Amino acid sequence: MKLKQIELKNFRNYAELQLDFHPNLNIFLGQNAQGKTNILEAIHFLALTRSHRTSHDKELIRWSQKEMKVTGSVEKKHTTVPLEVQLTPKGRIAKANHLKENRLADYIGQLKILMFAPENLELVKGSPAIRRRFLDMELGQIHAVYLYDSMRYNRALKERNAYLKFDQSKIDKNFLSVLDEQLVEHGNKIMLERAQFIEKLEHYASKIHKQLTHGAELLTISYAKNVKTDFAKELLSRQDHDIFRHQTSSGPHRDDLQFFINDINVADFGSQGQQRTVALSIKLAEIDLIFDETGEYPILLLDDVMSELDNSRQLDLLETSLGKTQTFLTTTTLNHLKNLPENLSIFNVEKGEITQTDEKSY
Ligand SMILES: Nc1ncnc2c1ncn2[C@@H]1O[C@H](COP(=O)(O)OP(=O)(O)OP(=O)(O)O)[C@@H](O)[C@H]1O
Repeated sequence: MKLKQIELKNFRNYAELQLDFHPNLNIFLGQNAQGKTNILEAIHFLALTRSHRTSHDKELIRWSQKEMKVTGSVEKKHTTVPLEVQLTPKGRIAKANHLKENRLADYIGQLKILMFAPENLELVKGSPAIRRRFLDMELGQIHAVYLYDSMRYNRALKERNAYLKFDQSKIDKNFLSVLDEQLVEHGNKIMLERAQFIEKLEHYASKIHKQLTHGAELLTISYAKNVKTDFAKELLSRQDHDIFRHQTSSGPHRDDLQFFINDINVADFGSQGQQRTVALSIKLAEIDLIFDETGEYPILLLDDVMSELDNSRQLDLLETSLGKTQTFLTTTTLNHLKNLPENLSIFNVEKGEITQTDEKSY
């Protein structure tokens, strides 16, 4: 899968922009705060209808404007699919093949992406919410049905939590059990999907991690599932506790992931370098995992991560990705980027203006 071109209208600091991309490697080069990340964010938005760095959609609209639009053209094995996502005062509109998709789950997955940004280094050490978001984002792109289940689960959870906010004396336990049924139905599916995904992720990531560390480190990933036995029984047994605390205390919304190197918990005892290598192994593993699950390689977005990695890990990253996936990366300098291939496009970004350097003359 390749992103052939993109067009932005009133997205962040771009009033209007049209770019044609190289099928292999695209580099966005420029000083800080010029608009490099904004372009990767626009690609992320086109793929998932969401930003990777803010949940406030309004921030994406160019200041003093009311709406924005990102369109793009995705080349697949046998077809080219035009995509379009718009934010308007009435809400979000996503179109594939010029047809409006009313359900997000039908749209997401048309353009598959892998984003590796400085925030990803938090995957290992950050809060459990970051790891749950990671699971949801990645699984949602692979299996549309996962998105349905997680949306329905979240709706049921919100309803249950709203009911638990009532005064304890007004809570009807029979009604609570009805709400529990919906939670259990969708929650069990989510947990099953997550368990299968984590098992596959571990399979690929441990192989890559072994290569990156020249055989010295064995990476294992464990699913720290909040539900230990039977979800329905756990909800029932914790009913009084939940009524007292006014919130739902068990379920996949409390899940987590743990990473181990040679059986040692990386979040607690790993060095910063080890945590980075684990984050990198996981991202690289996903390239193959997504291909195995969907028959298509995702495109890779690398936001300012090259300077975070030493030369050998930069090389590992580019070697593993190039040739398989179309890659987009942002950087403030080419100095630390060693071993770049010859066929690539370089876009110079300055104050929201973009000029392209001839492929061979950088
Ligand atoms: N909604 C918006 N409307 C107009 N301009 C915006 C909007 N949001 C952000 N900007 C501008 O976009 C620029 C930041 O762009 P971006 O985050 O892409 O920087 P960058 O080039 O990736 O820099 P760095 O290397 O520091 O990450 C800033 O100048 C900011 O003022």
